[in-house]
Amino acid sequence: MPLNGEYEPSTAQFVRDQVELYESSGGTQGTTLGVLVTREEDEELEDVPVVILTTLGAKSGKIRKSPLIRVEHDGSYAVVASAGGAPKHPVWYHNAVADPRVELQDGPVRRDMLAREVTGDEKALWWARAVEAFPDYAEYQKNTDREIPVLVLEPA
Ligand SMILES: C[C@H](OP(=O)(O)OC[C@@H](O)[C@@H](O)[C@@H](O)Cn1c2nc(=O)[nH]c(=O)c-2cc2ccc(O)cc21)C(=O)N[C@@H](CCC(=O)N[C@@H](CCC(=O)O)C(=O)O)C(=O)O
Repeated sequence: MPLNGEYEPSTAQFVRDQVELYESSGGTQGTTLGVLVTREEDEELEDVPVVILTTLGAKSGKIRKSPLIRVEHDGSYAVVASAGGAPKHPVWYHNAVADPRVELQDGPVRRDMLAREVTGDEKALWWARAVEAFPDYAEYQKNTDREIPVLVLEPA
């Protein structure tokens, strides 16, 4: 059941813009993040696939949308609350923990999903998949004492 409520765009302009382009193009544009990626000492510009996570604001009840790196395996996804290695968890993480009913748009397909935080071996498995998709996650974790949480999203 899609989430309903009033959409409140992110306070970050680049995030608002990416969500706007992704959605207005039906998931055909704005679906990547151009980054310099280092793999086995090779550094090259990659267009890393991005998904849009929709959560319910834990306080406002408003609809919140966050572009995140696409980490998918067998129809399940992981979203990594890296926030660039910032000392605090991103707010969308708290929203998804408070209410696990989320939506995920992957390209043109939007699905209702349920989010759950993973730990231990399951987290290690998804963390490896995430770092494969976006090696910077490993750097972020090295540069912060905060343990970066991983949520797995499964079809509702
Ligand atoms: C800036 C802040 O955003 P945030 O939820 O902390 O998320 C920060 C970032 O993680 C978020 O911008 C991501 O989209 C950044 N980001 C990634 N962030 C990641 O953490 N991981 C990624 O893999 C990732 C990839 C990515 C790719 C492309 C791109 O453009 C951005 C990407 C924000 O929007 N704050 C709102 C509040 C949002 C909110 O949900 N408020 C709650 C209240 C929260 C509370 O106060 O408890 C509510 O409405 O109830 C505000 O300041 O008004």
